[in-house]
Amino acid sequence: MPIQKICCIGAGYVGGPTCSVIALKCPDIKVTVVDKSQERIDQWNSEKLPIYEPGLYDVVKQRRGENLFFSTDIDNAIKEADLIFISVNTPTKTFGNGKGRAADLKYVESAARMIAEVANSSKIVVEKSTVPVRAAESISNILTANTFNKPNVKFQILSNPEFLAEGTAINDLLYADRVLIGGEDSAEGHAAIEELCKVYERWLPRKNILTTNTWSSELSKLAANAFLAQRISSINSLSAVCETTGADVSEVARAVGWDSRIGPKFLQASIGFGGSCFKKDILNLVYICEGLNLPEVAAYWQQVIDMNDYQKSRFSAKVIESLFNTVTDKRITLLGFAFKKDTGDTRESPAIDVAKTLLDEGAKLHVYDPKVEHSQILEDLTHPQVTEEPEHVRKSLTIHSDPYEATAGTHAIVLCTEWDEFVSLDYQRIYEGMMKPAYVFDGRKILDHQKLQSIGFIVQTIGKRLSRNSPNRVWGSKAQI
Ligand SMILES: NC(=O)C1=CN([C@@H]2O[C@H](COP(=O)(O)OP(=O)(O)OC[C@H]3O[C@@H](n4cnc5c(N)ncnc54)[C@H](O)[C@@H]3O)[C@@H](O)[C@H]2O)C=CC1
Ligand SMILES: O=C(O)[C@H]1O[C@H](OP(=O)(O)OP(=O)(O)OC[C@H]2O[C@@H](n3ccc(=O)[nH]c3=O)[C@H](O)[C@@H]2O)[C@H](O)[C@@H](O)[C@@H]1O
Repeated sequence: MPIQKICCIGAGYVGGPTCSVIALKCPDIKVTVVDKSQERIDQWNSEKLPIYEPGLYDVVKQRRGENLFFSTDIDNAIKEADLIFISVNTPTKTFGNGKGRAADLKYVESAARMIAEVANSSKIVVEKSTVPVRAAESISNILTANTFNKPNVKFQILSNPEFLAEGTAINDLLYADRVLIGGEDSAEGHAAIEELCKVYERWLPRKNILTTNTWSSELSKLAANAFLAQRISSINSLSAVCETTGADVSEVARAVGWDSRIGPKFLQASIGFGGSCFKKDILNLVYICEGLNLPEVAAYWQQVIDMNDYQKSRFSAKVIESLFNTVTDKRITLLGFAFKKDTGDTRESPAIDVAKTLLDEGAKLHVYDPKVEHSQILEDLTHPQVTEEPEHVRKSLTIHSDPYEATAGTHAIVLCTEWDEFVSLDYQRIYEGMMKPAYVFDGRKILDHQKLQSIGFIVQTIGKRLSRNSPNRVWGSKAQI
């Protein structure tokens, strides 16, 4: 029988948008997204969704209350579903064996245990969360070991990793260039794969759906994120070479990416990649390789993270060096705090690292981001992993709702997120209100540097030495970019 009811455990950045699009495209399927957090569910049921994602509210509004439901009644949603997505978070472990590297599967395990406890009919259980290779085996073991007294209840476990990126999630889901489904190589496994294929085929061509064995699917997700992050680390490594040789990293990226074997995407040099997944998934891959006694492979992927850390600290160091090697009591403005544009998400945002370094150096930090909640910025910067002195941070930090207020009287602007609105700000007005010399550090390479220089700014950016800086510039000895 075709899938009639879907339950999704985890109403986060993946579960919410994915199931909203399924509900949109499959109006005859009842889709219930459940979460243990009442607050999150209340937000999904309100006008202000818990996540900012362009186009998401329109989709939710169309289907909510029709065939799309958000609820904390997890048991009931599991009971009635034919197919259950597990879309819970899989963060890096913070203690115990594998601390700081392995994926913490406690939420996946608890979801599997809930399913086993309440299911009274057979289900297709789909790993949507990003998990280590062979996690499906653990899920299967938990499910079968805990349903030995329910002989009629059978489970098929599929791996269906998600490839959406934040900020473009709705488009990524509506026009996915590939959907990956892994399953058991058996008649039952193939039948389960087919059922899930039929859901996606409601709006995607069959040729975009790739089916594999379970372990290939699980590993492919980690590999895809590792490859994407590797490209960013590769171009960022070259940005350092550009800054000292006169090459321009954008021109290099264009020339390299012009080769159709390489391609142009994901070659934008930056202050480093952020987001909840790249670092976590590569650490997970590194941990798996170490566990398999493959230290060379582990070291290879670890280098992608090391290069990213280097890029973030290199950028912060340049800011400080350029400002006469001291930012103590200087007003510095961070434009952008989200890990990329078009999202309010700050998880692993490179802006946090930059802010931390500047605060540690005694700067008076002013922050403006168009979408990140003020409380989130404060939480991130007073987190015990970021500072041992939250009081100092509170005193040194001002969060603004207006970019012109944020930049008034500041010594330097440090652009951390590539929000479109930063390109069209009135920089003449900003310059007039700033301390002189007025600095702009463009960590995303999005501004019109020539124009800024002609206004009078001293401009520095990633991967390019700007030759025509203001005549009254004073460079730090090693900071010439
Ligand atoms: N954020 C992203 O853009 C992408 C994330 N992923 C992967 O998808 C998974 C989910 O990521 P996000 O949606 O970002 O996480 P998230 O943290 O936004 O959402 C996870 C949700 O699961 C809920 N939850 C945890 N355990 C639960 C349980 N036992 N019962 C009910 N609810 C429970 C949490 O309360 C939370 O609301 C992760 O494995 C991540 O690696 C994959 C592709 C993209
Ligand atoms: O597993 C996941 O969570 C997701 O991770 C990434 O998506 P996301 O982290 O949302 O955003 P990206 O667009 O990949 O950007 C990640 C980081 O890299 C940076 N980046 C991206 C591209 C680039 O050329 N340069 C660059 O510095 C971004 O600014 C951002 O900080 C992947 O793109 C998704 O396919 C994947 O599903």
